Amino acid sequence: MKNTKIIQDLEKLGIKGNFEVVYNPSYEELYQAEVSSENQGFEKAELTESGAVSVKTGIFTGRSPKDRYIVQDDVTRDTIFWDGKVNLPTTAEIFGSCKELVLNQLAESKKIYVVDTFCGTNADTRLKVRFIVEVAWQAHFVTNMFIRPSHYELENFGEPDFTVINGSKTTNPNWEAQGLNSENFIMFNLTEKLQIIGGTWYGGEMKKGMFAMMNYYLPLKGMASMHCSANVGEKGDVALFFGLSGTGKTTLSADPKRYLIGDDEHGWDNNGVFNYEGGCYAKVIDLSEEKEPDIFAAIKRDALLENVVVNNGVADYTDGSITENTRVSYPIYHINKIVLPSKAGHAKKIVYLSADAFGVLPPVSILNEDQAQYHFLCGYTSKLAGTERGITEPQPSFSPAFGEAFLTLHPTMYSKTLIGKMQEHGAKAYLVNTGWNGTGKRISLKDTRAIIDAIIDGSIDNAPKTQVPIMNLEIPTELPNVSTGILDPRDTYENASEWEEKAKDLASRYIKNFEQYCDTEEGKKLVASGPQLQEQTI
Ligand SMILES: Nc1ncnc2c1ncn2[C@@H]1O[C@H](COP(=O)(O)OP(=O)(O)O)[C@@H](O)[C@H]1O
Ligand SMILES: C=C(OP(=O)(O)O)C(=O)O
Ligand SMILES: [Mn+2]
Repeated sequence: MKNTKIIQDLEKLGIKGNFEVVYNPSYEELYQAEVSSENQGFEKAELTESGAVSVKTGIFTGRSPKDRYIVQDDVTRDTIFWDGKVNLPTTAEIFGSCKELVLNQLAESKKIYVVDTFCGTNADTRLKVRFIVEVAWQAHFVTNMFIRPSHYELENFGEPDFTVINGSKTTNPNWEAQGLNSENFIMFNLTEKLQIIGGTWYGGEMKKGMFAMMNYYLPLKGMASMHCSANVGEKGDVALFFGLSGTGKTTLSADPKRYLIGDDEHGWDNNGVFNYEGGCYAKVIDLSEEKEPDIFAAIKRDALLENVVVNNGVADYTDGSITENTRVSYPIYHINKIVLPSKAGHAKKIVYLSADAFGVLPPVSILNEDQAQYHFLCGYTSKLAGTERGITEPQPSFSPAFGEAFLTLHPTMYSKTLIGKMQEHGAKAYLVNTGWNGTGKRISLKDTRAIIDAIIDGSIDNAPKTQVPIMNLEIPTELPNVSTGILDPRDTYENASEWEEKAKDLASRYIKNFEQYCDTEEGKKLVASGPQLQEQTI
């Protein structure tokens, strides 16, 4: 696209100034800009030994849910799920005043990066997203994470469906009078098809911001929109891995035996499962070549490390002194085994990943249809340190659809669309605990990988099974290559009564949490498939 057209577009948005416009820079241009000696403060990037560039994201090293707002107007009033927690309402006026701040910030820049991308693999459902940023590494981040249009597609890009204007260097001085949470803001206006950002430099707001928009548009068209990773085997068998941050979506979907579709955000339409993104965003805390060879190898030229401690050009993945949420983003083709375009057929295996900090959930449970719905609506897990501001140790939480923070519609919209697809295609669901057990340690990655293998090759379905009381879950008692004595969580405690006590506590949390879905007959019916405090008589 011609720069004159881009400048006109910026003017239409209200961004006018003496800046140079850089349109869809190449990786080489991004690199030169990132390491330029003119950079100040958090703009600065550093080359590391692997070839990847490393940056610090500033005060924010994770998302900031309390500063995230959606304009409540005629478009959103009756569609957005105004739960008072995830989707905080704001007015068009307040949005307008924050937008003004962002526009003024960018007008002062020397350089503005405009990056046109796609969110969504399929032409009929993707959003054409335009990012307008002034920090080179932010342009790099979105280039890594979103789908990079071909030259032809860029020539014919046309009008964006959504625009993200990132004014991370500015903050809002009027926040108190406006009744906002702080001087920082992440705001969406669906009428203007605009996201604006101030105060936080963290790239996750742009990535998960557009995910939240896909979570709005796709279910309204009857498609499943999912916070999950996805991969596909030689035979075309697709598996999905749902889970909150840190539960293992990225790690477990990078499986040398299978082809990666994507590590975090997917849709499921009449043709199958498709990725929203063009890259991966992996945690690198304690990363080792031995345990996670694919991710380790993906950290090379064009990858972007965040908040990792670097000593003399060498990244130290063991150092969490900046944050536990150290990250790397890279284009998806840094993983060797991928499918491109990032899509495949219908999913047959659905895995719910839960990192249980209580040590109660079995490492794997086989769910029936009702349980598949029940546990999807519950989304029980622990929030792990780092990805969200203020979370410093594992905190039990119920996150519907394993992605509450990104749901723009009522949770049942996501369960209905997903369960509908699962029934249509005979997909089976499993609940996998990637967290703790009675030993006080996290279940090993090696055991979890062997469990996933057994789910995918079907051996779990033929394994001997038993029923875990209270949690009301069916488990296998033996699986190939899985350590003995871990499959029944009661066996990992010195005294099974310790487990029982914790299980009762967790069960009562499940029961209490589920009350919100009991105002419909459909919801009430599911209660019997969840944890039980009384012995079941049937
Ligand atoms: N049993 C396990 N299963 C999965 N991940 C584990 C396990 N034990 C430890 N981990 C670690 O937990 C983290 C999972 O993070 P990640 O895969 O990035 O999660 P997500 O993509 O769901 O946010 C990784 O750092 C991984 O090494
Ligand atoms: C980037 C994020 O995703 P995840 O931790 O699930 O990879 C996030 O939640 O901000
Ligand atoms: Mn991930």
